[in-house]
Amino acid sequence: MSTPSTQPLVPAISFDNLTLGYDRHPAVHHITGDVAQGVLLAVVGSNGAGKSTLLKAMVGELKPLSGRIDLHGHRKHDIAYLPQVVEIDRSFPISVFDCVAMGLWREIGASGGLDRTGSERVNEALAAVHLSGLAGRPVGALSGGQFQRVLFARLLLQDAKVILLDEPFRAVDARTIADLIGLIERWHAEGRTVIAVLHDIELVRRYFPQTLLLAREVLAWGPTPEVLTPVNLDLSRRFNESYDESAAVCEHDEARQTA
Ligand SMILES: Nc1ncnc2c1ncn2[C@@H]1O[C@H](COP(=O)(O)OP(=O)(O)OP(=O)(O)O)[C@@H](O)[C@H]1O
Repeated sequence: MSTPSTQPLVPAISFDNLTLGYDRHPAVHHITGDVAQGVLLAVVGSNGAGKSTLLKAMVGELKPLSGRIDLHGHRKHDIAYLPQVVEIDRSFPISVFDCVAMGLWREIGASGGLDRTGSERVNEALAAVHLSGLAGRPVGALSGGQFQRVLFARLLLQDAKVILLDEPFRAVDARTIADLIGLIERWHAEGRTVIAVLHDIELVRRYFPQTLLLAREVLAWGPTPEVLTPVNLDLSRRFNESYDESAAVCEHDEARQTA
């Protein structure tokens, strides 16, 4: 196992011997390391490797079984989180415009309406994702790719320091991926910390300088070319195939020590 091989300048998020799981069953073990501020980090691993679990823990949806996460002073609203699109309920009768405007929620609050500047910013965000023509359409009547653009437009307005994206390119076409990658690069250039769960290894190699390879534990973490080696990718596949789903907390570690 390797740890981050570049010296992080300032940590945005740190993991200290972090173990996460559900109903006391571990899903991810003993993660230690720093996510540097401003990094563009891909989280990669097979199905069930614990990628979504790690993101959920970073936004406080899941409490650690042991160890801790240090957000280094980032508050809840400093972290924007885009869950997997399958987890988002689209039956709610809301227009594309209003859905994107929710990105300004923190600024306008529960009582305030949207003033002219706010409306202009929503329109600019819609233009940035090439959806200006669909502002009045209900979100339930969008294609998967169009809806993902809406979610990115909302993120644009959230103005978060840390952006967590869980499989943002699932079931979207190449053109949409290219547009959304453009937004991610813009966030990176603005110094935001972006962490994305991805399955497309070639896309990771091309656009993400840093990678965290997970297989229930950290297999490798550092510069993408050093992490996504054939040996590490093979290890990732094999580790998941041999994993015991019913292991209790730390039985896994005991098994490894006696092996
Ligand atoms: N709500 C839950 N309750 C119980 N177990 C869960 C829950 N969510 C995830 N798990 C388990 O935790 C482990 C890690 O799941 P997770 O969703 O983090 O994996 P992943 O790497 O994101 O996978 P995928 O690529 O398939 O999305 C899996 O064994 C999964 O079955």
